[in-house]
Formats: sequence, structure tokens, C-alpha cells
Amino acid sequence: MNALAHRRFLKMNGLGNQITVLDLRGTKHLVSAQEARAIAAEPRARFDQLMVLHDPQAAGTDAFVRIYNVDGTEAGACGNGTRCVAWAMMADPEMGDPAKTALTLQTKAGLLPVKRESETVFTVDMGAPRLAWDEIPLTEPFADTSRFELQIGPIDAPILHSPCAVNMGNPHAVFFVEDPYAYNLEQIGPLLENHPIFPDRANIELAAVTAPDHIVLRVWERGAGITQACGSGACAALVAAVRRELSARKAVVSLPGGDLTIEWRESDGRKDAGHVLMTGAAAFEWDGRLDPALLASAA
Ligand SMILES: N[C@@H](CCC[C@H](N)C(=O)O)C(=O)O
Repeated sequence: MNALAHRRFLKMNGLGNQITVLDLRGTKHLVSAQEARAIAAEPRARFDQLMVLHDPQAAGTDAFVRIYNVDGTEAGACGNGTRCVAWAMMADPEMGDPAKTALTLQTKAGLLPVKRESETVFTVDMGAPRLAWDEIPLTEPFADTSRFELQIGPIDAPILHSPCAVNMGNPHAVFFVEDPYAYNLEQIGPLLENHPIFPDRANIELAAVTAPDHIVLRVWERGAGITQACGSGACAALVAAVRRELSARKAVVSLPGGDLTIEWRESDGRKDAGHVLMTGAAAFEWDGRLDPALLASAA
């Protein structure tokens, strides 16, 4: 019998970003790409991202979290999913500890301290953005990744060009445009996600700065396509807007699924070294048990 059979899952969302939380603490099981895709095929467990909790690996942390996209690939960060995991570990009647108001999660990308602001609102310290070309990563060296050479469409009339690259635990390319909703993201997204300039592929953002403290954003997610919201994408958009001197260091980022407040702190006067804080809601939808028949097909 597969170790995942009949395991309880929580179906949640972070501003409409579909998140499934699976608690594997106390087991050694690592979800394979096939198993992740099999879980996504189960209508009640369907996700943009699957957040799998494992026993903590570092002192002072509450859990190690593996993050899977709907295509089975793994990611280092998921802002919306992190808030959902925090809700599960603090408020879920079966796995939550209501005494907790803060916790620290670890992912492949590092440590994520989370603070509970209210019943359903959490602030995640998403860490410091990484901005060097080989940290994004890009395949070619660019001294300045805030406006690097990349365009699609006709050479003399590109549809999109000169994005800003930001790594928020995962790679992002942010294009500044007048109206993010004026583009066929369904068509452009996969071309850019898989462009040879991104050796690890990339999440693609279309951002409009409508005021120094407001950004409108749409995201094509690596491994998941268009989602209602992307937390790390919202952080990347704010960081990119600050680097391009288009916005203040704190702004509301409006995604199709709702708003996130993002702040890029300074660190000892060093503008590029501070951490990015993301505040927003997490919503529980339902729970269920994984269907062994579907998992059997993944074996
Ligand atoms: N929805 C996410 C980002 C999930 C990971 C991403 N698709 C990747 O592969 O990097 C978020 O809220 O940050």
C-alpha cells in the first residue's frame, strides 16, 4: 500500500492560488513527481502547488516543507502556500497548535519566519532577494539584472522587452507594462518561462505601477501556468519596481485573486540587502483523504 493512501489533505487557497497541504511529518516518504501529478488529478485535491510538511531539519524550525507545482516539478518558494501551511499548523482543528502565533518553516530555499496577524492573515519573511545574474539564474552574465536583454515579438516592435530579474527563492522575470490585462499571457507565458536565457525556467510577471504604493500584477507561474495569485511573484514585482525607481519600498500588490501587502526592508542602510515581508490571507476550503486507486497509477 502506498504510504500516501488515505492520508488526510487540506485544500486551501491563498487569494485563489490553489494550495493543497499534506502532512508527512513522522514519515520518511518523499513525494515523487508522479505522485504529485496523481494527487493533482484528484478533483478535490487539485492544486497549483502542493505543500508537503516533513519533520524539521534545522534547530528552531517547525517543519521542512517541500513544494510541488501541478506539473510535478519542485520549487524553492511559494508565498501563498506558506501562509496556508502557517494556518494549518496554527488553526486547523486536527494538526494546528492554537497556542502558536509564530513559526519558522524551512524550504529548499531557506528559512521562512511567519507571524499570525489575525485569524486568517499572516506575514511571511520571504528573505532577501537575490539579484546577481548567476543567482537568478540566467545563462548569460548581465552586470545589471534590473533591465536585462530579453524580448519577444518582432525585433523592431517587441511585444515585451527588458524585464527585471529577481530570485525570491525561485526565479522571476518582471516586465513593466501599462496594462497587464492587455496581453495574451496564456500564449506569451510558456514562451518566456522556457526561454533559453532561464536555465531553470522562470515565473513571468506583467506589472503596472499605478501609484508609488500600488502595483497591478498578473503572473504566469513556472510549472503551473496562470494562477489567481503568486506570493513570491508579488514580492519580485515590488523588488523590481523599487530597483527601477518606480515605487516606494512598501506597496499593495493587486492580483486577480486579491491584494497582498509587500515591503522590502533595508538592512543597515544597504538598500538591496533587506528582507521582503509579505502579508495576506489564507483560506481553508475543505479536507479529504487521498484516494489509493489514483496513487496506485503513480507507482
Ligand atoms: N504560487 C507561488 C509560487 C510557486 C512556485 C513557482 N511556480 C515556481 O516554480 O517557482 C507563490 O505564491 O509564491
